[in-house]
Amino acid sequence: MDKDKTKAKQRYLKRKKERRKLNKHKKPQPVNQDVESELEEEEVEEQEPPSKRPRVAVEHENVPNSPTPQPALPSFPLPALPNAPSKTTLALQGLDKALVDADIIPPSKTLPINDSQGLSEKMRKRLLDLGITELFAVQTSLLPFLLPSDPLSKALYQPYDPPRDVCVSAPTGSGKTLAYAVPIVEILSSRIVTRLRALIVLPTRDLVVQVRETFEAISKGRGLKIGTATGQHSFSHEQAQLVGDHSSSLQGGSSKVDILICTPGRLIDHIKETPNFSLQHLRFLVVDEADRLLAQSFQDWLSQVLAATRPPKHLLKHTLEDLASCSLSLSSGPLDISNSITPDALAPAFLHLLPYPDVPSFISEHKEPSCQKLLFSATLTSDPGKIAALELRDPKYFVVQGPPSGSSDTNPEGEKGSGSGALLNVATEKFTMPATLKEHMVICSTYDKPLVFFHLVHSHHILNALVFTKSAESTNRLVRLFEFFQDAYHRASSQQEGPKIVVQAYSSDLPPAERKSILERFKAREIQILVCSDLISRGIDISHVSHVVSYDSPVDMRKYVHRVGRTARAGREGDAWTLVEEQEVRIHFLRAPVFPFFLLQHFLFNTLSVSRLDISK
Ligand SMILES: Nc1ncnc2c1ncn2[C@@H]1O[C@H](COP(=O)(O)OP(=O)(O)OP(=O)(O)O)[C@@H](O)[C@H]1O
Repeated sequence: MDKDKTKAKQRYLKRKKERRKLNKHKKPQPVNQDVESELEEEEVEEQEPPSKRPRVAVEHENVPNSPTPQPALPSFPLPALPNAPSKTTLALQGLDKALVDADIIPPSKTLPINDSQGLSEKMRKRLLDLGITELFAVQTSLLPFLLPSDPLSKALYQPYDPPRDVCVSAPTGSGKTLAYAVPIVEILSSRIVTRLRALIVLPTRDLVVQVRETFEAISKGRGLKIGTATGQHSFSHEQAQLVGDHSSSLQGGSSKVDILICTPGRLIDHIKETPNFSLQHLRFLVVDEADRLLAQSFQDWLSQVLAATRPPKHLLKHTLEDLASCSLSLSSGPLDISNSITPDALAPAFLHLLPYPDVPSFISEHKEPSCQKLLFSATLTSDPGKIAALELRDPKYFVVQGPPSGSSDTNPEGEKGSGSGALLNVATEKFTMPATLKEHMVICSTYDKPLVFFHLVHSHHILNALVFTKSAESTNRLVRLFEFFQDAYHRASSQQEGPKIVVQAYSSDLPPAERKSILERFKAREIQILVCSDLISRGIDISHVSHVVSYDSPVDMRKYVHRVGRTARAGREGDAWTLVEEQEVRIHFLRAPVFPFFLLQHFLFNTLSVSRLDISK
């Protein structure tokens, strides 16, 4: 045994020597740690004589013929990674908490006017007179929130418990205007003195006119005064319409209107330059088409408006010494009252501006402005950065979301449309289309496009239509081409083809008065096809529009949603046609994700009608 041991040792030493020799001639190489440890292990194995092996192994070796097999050692479960979070969870990460807690409202939810809580008898009657017999989905949720039964929540000033702000995302034509107009009229009707208490900001003049009509219709007989500021009239004319007293310096402001509907540009002009124009009494600040207005940085309008609703930061604190000096001056002569103000002219949050001392108190009496911000859009942004700019106060979200047409109420991950699936749609900016809208896409060559359009108008009886082009210039060109084809068509056809279709261009190139008259003629159905730029792609509500044609495909999905939303409003049927040039499809498929890739995706995912038209054959 000893002999064997010595031999093994000798063999081992010999091999070690040889290896050392070899290593000397080898270039030093970066040693892979695994290889190194392998060698070490080998060496250890060789160095260790059999007698020094672990006892357990020896014991096993000693019982090779054991009749009972050794029980396997208990094994621990292998470490495993937790399941990857779902797409929904990932998409919802980083979203505003308020958005995650949104109220999801199915579009089919309606409520008869007579069953709706919180509406006054006067309002109920007025709505019924206007032919409104039931509340639409967005209204069923928003009215109870803005008009709770608690009378304190309807107060014009709530300095100690200010109301929560509201964000609403609901499809086009779903009745968002009434959803804010009704509560505003209901709450402001309790006012005694006229002050500017509701401000509605809209992106275009046409929308200002439309929203004013809605307010006038529902506030009839309530004594509320409604004004507009859009720059359509001279600045001094607007000033005279809005403010009663221009000469005195009134810290509480002066207003001839209770509700002001305006565009942001003119609003900023009045904030800066109209004496006694004040936003301190605002109870409501509505930003309609919010995503569009938030994208508009005109004169940094939003921060200026928000600043005007708050008391100035550099507080003019009056002390008891001031009061003492005041009484001293009173004893020594007449008090200067040129700057004195009527106390009730100041909103509670601004009362510290009065030249009276702050009386020390044990109770914290911090007063907040009572302005409640209401944001609306069919394509509301979920970008927390943009929303942060609004400085919302504990916002409450309402999202009107339904399942995509022709599918069950599930998203691609199998989640229900009324819940996280609906939120996923908001987070990924997949917008809900009106359920009554039929969408079609036609792919054609660039050269054929005018003829394809002419063909569509005749083959699908496209009348009472809005046709969108990419620019004011293209509107004029398309109208001329259409008239040219129509003349040729009528000359060529042997029989009488009926009256010609009246086509008219409508764009920002036209003076406001002409635009107004064109819209009125279209509303009166004297014009059958209105070819327009994106100027009226948002918000415009013309009930008889049965077709929308995107002659030039829109530049993004938001534009598409608003364009097609000019039809299929308030539960009516409507058709939307989009012409896409072959080259656009080809280029954009290759260079995804560029628009109209998203549009194609939208059509393909929702299995909407896509056809290719080659009228040259
Ligand atoms: N409860 C209702 N019953 C009947 N019609 C209604 C009701 N609410 C609103 N409408 C009508 O529906 C149409 C669309 O409303 P509105 O213009 O407010 O839509 P919207 O949601 O603001 O659309 P957009 O996003 O395109 O601006 C209007 O003609 C309006 O009078």
